[in-house]
Amino acid sequence: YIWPSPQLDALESLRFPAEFSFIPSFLEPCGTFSSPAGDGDEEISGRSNAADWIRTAYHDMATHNVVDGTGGMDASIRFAEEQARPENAGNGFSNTLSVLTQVSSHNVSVADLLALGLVLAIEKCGGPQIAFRGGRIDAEEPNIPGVPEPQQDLDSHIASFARQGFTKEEMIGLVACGHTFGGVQHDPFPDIVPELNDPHNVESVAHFDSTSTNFDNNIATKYINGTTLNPLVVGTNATTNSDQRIFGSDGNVTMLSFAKSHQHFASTCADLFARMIDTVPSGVQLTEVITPLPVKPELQPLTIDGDILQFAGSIRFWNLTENPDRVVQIIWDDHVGGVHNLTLLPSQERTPSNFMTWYDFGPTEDVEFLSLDATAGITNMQFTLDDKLEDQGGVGFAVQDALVFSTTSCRTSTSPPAAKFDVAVRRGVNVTRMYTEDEVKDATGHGFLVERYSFSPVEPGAATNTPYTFWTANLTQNATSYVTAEIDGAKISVGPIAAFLALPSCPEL
Ligand code: HEM
Repeated sequence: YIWPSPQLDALESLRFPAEFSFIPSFLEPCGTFSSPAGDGDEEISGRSNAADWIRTAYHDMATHNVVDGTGGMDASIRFAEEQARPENAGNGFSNTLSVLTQVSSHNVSVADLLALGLVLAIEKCGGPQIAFRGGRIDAEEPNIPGVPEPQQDLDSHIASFARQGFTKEEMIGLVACGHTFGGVQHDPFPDIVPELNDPHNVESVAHFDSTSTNFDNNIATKYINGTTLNPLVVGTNATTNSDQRIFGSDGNVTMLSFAKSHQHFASTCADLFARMIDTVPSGVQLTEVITPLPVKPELQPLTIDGDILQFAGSIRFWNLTENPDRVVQIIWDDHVGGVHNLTLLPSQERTPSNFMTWYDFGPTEDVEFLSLDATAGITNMQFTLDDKLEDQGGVGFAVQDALVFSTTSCRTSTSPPAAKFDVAVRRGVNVTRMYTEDEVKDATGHGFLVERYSFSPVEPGAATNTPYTFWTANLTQNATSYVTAEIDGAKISVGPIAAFLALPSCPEL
């Protein structure tokens, strides 16, 4: 995709997280279990976030009906009514949601995060790469029930997966791919698993295989060679041995192929998981597969200070081979035909990691931003790495300077928080309305924007030759907000607004 795109940029950053990012920190190491209830020691619970996240994605998807297009990955599992159903026994769903909804926003749905949770759990824990798209839409109400349960017979499982859009062979695959993680807990399934009285497994989880926090084909090899301890295969209660009935339903052909080749198992799972998370209600349009941008600007909002536009940020490069002599340059165009360039410096703040390297703006280490002439402004950027041009296939990296923050914004009160917030509009740009939009979440973690404060134009006074005119608003609530302006029917948003406390206090009148 072409940068900038608020939604795709947000998805890309979550999909290809830097080291120590929020989501991966819950998978490091893969046996990590973070119980929000704080019940018991994480190390010895017998459970893992990875397993909870994978199961949650499946249970969200499993309500899909291919015939009428209802249900699927739409985060309807976040409703208490769905979690209370017998088909959704256990607290794995609320655990998963309490972590992943922390990074939901108006750009990234909870449903996208449930899909991404599965993708990152599989990839970070020994599994194959999975194609990830965004654009799922959070359901507004629970779906009708439809998740398979272990006591149901084989025919109803085949029918259930057919309703979800999967053949019998694909059902075998999907169950085996999912059940390479985790196991069955005593608490929600006392008839399948007894109390284990194991101080190293205090939640009494009978694991599907001996490597329950890692992706591998043990689920198949142990099943085929008859040494499996999978409680849904060799459980004492035959009625709930659903994996046994499912795995054997094609005469073990599929499971044998998985046991023979880890590679075949991994690539089959990658395909099936991708199809599973792309199973969405009809009408939902998913994005393209998110791939890492080779060059990704991470810009601060442009800020005007008198005649100067402060331009700051970093450029993230993907998969650069190490080369201390490399020269990275930014080239930018302005509104009056000027072309400028500057050498960027390797970031002082971020060490290269996970294929990522950052270069920062700023002519010297103690200058944090580039000073642009406000009249000339900026329209477009390109970058060069030694002799290689990076210009997104010729379109460049567009920068909007129609709407910019202002250094005249200031804090009028710390407690309660209040600020005079100024936004400058480039002369010639016809703004019809300007307001803030707060990033908020409902009680289920679904994120959206709410319009809050209106801006009004500041009387221009005598200065009609200045490149920008000003709009101002009095904000009285600290929140993550964007400034949005309607310009000739289109909308431009800038932000987010820095916390009030970071603004300088207003000069006494
Ligand atoms: C007929 C189909 C299925 C049945 C009857 C079934 C049944 C179960 C049961 C009873 C548990 C124990 C849950 C707990 O104690 O918390 C479980 C766990 C799990 N299932 Fe399934 N499952 C099925 C299909 C799938 C599929 C298709 C996936 C993923 C693609 C999946 C992924 C998981 C995972 C990862 C766990 C471990 C959860 C944890 O340890 O926290 N299951 N399954």
